[in-house]
Amino acid sequence: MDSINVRLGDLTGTGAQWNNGSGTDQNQPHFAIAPEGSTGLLDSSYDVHVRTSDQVGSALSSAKSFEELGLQQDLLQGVYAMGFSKPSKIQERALPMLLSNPPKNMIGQSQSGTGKTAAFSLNILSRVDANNHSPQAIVLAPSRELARQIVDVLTTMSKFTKINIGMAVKGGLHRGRSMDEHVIVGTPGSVQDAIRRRLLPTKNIKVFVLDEADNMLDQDGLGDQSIRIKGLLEGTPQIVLFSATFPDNVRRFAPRFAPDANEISLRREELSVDTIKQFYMDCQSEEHKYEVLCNLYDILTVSQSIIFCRRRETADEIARRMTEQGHAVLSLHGMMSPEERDEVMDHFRRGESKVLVTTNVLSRGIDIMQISVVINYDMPLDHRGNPEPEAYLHRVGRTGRFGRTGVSINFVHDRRSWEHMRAIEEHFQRPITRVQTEDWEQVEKTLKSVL
Ligand SMILES: Nc1ncnc2c1ncn2[C@@H]1O[C@H](COP(=O)(O)OP(=O)(O)OP(=O)(O)O)[C@@H](O)[C@H]1O
Repeated sequence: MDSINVRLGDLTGTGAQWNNGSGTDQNQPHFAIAPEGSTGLLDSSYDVHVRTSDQVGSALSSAKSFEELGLQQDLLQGVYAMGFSKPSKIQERALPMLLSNPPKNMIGQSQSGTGKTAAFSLNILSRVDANNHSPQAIVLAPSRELARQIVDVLTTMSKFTKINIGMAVKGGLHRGRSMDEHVIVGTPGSVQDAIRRRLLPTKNIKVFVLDEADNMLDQDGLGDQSIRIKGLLEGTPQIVLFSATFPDNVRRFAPRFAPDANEISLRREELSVDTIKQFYMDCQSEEHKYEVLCNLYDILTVSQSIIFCRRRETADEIARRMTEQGHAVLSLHGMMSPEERDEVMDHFRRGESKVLVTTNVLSRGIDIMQISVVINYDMPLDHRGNPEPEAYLHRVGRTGRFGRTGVSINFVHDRRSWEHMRAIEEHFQRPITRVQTEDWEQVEKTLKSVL
């Protein structure tokens, strides 16, 4: 049984408009939420562990319908137009806390593909005043592709409102025009640049969201920029951190970035999405990996798939060779121009190409329901050459979205790569099963049985 741990800050005096759940006995597991019904979300029930930091008899509330949240009618219309009939687990738990008044910070964790974007988007759109034509919320994402996707979600969700959504990504700040959209989504470098050049006024910012927050706060990554941006904001906005993963070092730091936050967290063993079946294939050498890949694509008839490599050159090389062999393949990585990246992504989203070969740049957040297979051509390693479980989880999470089935296949070709894979398997406590590469009829049978 999976569990979500919910840690509440002070929820007293909230202006919340939903039904309160049962009273809580601090520090103890309390009750299980009934399994999700018709949405097809993960078919498991969740133990909910509740802790309050301040021992102020807080009441845990849970929204079983969007109506209970007291959202404005035009926003509710947007939610239903997206085809959402009821909140997902994370939305059920997070939205009441996010929407409570006075606003509280939040550190929220749930598995990949479970609806975190809609959770923070609904909070933003509920708090924005459409009559005030200035930026009131900023969302940071680690890649331009994810920023564009979040813009799309916010735009669709707000289509019956008068709220406008703007984007701050490389090549997107138009000739020094000051941004007056209500919500700005961007990558850290461009957002920082826009604020410094006084193109993005921050005096009315009420919500500051870091999507993929562990990545955005990582001191080896985008941490410095995120911290600087926070320092450039006037006032004290509600800070919202969301991710599927929060490694220990980031979890320790996160409360300093988002003080006194309500928290929803998962244990490491609960992070894997069980509808994603994980396999590995033994390859004899680096070159043999390519041969195995081609054999695999001769038998795979899946709708779309994504192949992750460590190096950009490998991604280009695989895409080139597979294209020569007649497959509809594209590559995407950080050495390409923004225009090229947008074009490739749009092409892939429209399903005009079936295979996307990429690097970790696309490991997080990208939501394409048709992706049913993820291949780790190279196991994910950090810059010290150690296996990186978080990157693995995010990569694999590009399939199996919102309760769908998916398959991940890891290529290992020597002792080191095998050990890296085993370390990741050990980390998440989920089996990665061998599919042998000698009998392709058997491989086909195995994969067909799970896809
Ligand atoms: N309440 C809902 N009902 C039906 N579908 C939903 C609901 N909420 C979200 N979805 C859909 O679920 C999919 C996954 O959502 P989303 O991209 O927000 O996941 P996520 O938790 O942010 O994943 P990741 O950790 O990979 O970033 C999206 O296609 C979204 O439209």
